[in-house]
Amino acid sequence: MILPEDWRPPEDITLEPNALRAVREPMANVVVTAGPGAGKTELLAERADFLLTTGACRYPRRILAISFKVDAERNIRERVRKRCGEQLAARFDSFTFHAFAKQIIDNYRVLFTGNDALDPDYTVDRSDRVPHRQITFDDLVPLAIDILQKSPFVRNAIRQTYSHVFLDEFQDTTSNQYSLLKEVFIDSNVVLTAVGDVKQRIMSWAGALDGIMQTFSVDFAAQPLPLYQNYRSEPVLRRMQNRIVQVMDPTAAIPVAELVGTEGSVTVMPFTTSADEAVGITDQIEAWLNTGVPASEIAILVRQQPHLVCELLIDELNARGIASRNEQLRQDLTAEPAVIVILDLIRVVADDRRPAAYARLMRLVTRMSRTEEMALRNARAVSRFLEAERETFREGTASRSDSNEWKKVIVGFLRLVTKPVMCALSPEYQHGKHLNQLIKQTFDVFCRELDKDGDPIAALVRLSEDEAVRILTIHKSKGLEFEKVVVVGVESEFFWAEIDDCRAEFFVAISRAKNELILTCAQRRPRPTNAPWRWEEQRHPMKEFLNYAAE
Ligand SMILES: Nc1ncnc2c1ncn2[C@@H]1O[C@H](COP(=O)(O)OP(=O)(O)OP(=O)(O)O)[C@@H](O)[C@H]1O
Repeated sequence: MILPEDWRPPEDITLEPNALRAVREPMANVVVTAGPGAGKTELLAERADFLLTTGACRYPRRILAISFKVDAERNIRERVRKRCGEQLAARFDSFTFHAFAKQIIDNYRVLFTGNDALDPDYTVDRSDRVPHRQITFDDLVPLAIDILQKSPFVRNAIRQTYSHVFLDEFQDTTSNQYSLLKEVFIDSNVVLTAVGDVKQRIMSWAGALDGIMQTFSVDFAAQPLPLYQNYRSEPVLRRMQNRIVQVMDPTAAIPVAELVGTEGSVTVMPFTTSADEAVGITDQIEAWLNTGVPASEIAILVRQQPHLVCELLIDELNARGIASRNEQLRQDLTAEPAVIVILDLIRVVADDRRPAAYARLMRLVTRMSRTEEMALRNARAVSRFLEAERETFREGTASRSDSNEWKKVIVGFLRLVTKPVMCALSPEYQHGKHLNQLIKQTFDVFCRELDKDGDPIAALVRLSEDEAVRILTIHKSKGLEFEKVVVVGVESEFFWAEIDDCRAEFFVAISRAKNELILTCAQRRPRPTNAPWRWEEQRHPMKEFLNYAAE
């Protein structure tokens, strides 16, 4: 335990005065507002470290962090673990809003009776509801609110568990989510820290509340603390961001004199057709890769339907042997521990030079063993299984391009490691069929990739976050950052919604770049195969957005 006055951030992190106040704040709720790259997520990780290492979050109470996406939730959990070690980080619970609501439902489901009763192994589906057996994702938050309203005991139990609550990307909180927060934490001793950026509010179509930061500040008597730095982007990029901020929120713009420097670059690339664009972008990506930029530091962002918009680009990248990963295996899915296990399994069987994946599998099979002897026995059994499966592929008894053979490998492995071991990977696997659904989804996306060229290793590379250029929607890119960002199709046919919303989305896209940003547009985009919706072939550049690039 260290004294609060002795706590320091790590050497590579300098906290500006308001950030330091937010990190050390003992009693008051605060709402931190800041632009992209200001270190809002980092601040939460530092605050977790401060609260846990100084004992301001007193044992056995815990910290609850609520984020919007699984990716963001994983990001902050990892930062905290790195910062204060496994033992203290065990008292840091990081959830998405949906997962938090589901936890409440799982724990207090018995409060629903009669027609409302939910089976212990109920499932959650995108759209279909089945009485007692299945609810939808949209039901999760309202049902949790229902439980809280039925029983003050539940509210008290949560307040007893958590002394501090963090709210990341708070600008996109919807009215239901805010009601849930109020239901649990208003007028309590729990200390809340919210961080967000109103200029990055991109969920208004999904009901994100206008003016939520101010509403929170009033309802929870939260002290507003603005931050001014940007630790992510080079000066040329920051000047472009600042030009948009001058339009979106002039009071938040930084005096131009403070944004000096020539580092970084922004380039507009206009093309005649999307085919030319595919070649132009691939040339650029190839050049980046040749100078040692890791593929995982390159992102291609589009407003919608990446698999259609980037159809030609993906073909061109494939033709030049550059792995790209689009959203077939959704970001949310790759963050799932069960999915990581399945992909590791395929990796180890398909390719014998995978020590890290092999070590992860061994840790999995030994960690539930009660004695050392058992752990050794389990490890040996799995090791024998993996070797035998490799052998069947090596000898050609089984074909590496046959998805049925891979199904047998997965089934055999799961039988060996047993269900309780897999269920222990995440609290969300304890109830319902979620785990089975995830395994099936993983198998399906792997098979889709395998079908492309019959090579399991190439399929894994395309699915891996580390080894492939990422193609994602602007929405999915929220909270992430990359050295190089290409925003494809800055055209009015893609940015067709209300201009303020489009501008906020464009702002999120360009502010993901640390060092280099490329904006493309094409005059003609022939209709991609299987485009299910209206598709304009003739295109028009989004002049306002492209003009922000000009110094
Ligand atoms: N105080 C700091 N000193 C140095 N580097 C920092 C600091 N805070 C954050 N960083 C680094 O700057 C980058 C951006 O930080 P972070 O992701 O926390 O910003 P953010 O405000 O959450 O961004 P956004 O809202 O755009 O997603 C990260 O690479 C992070 O490690």
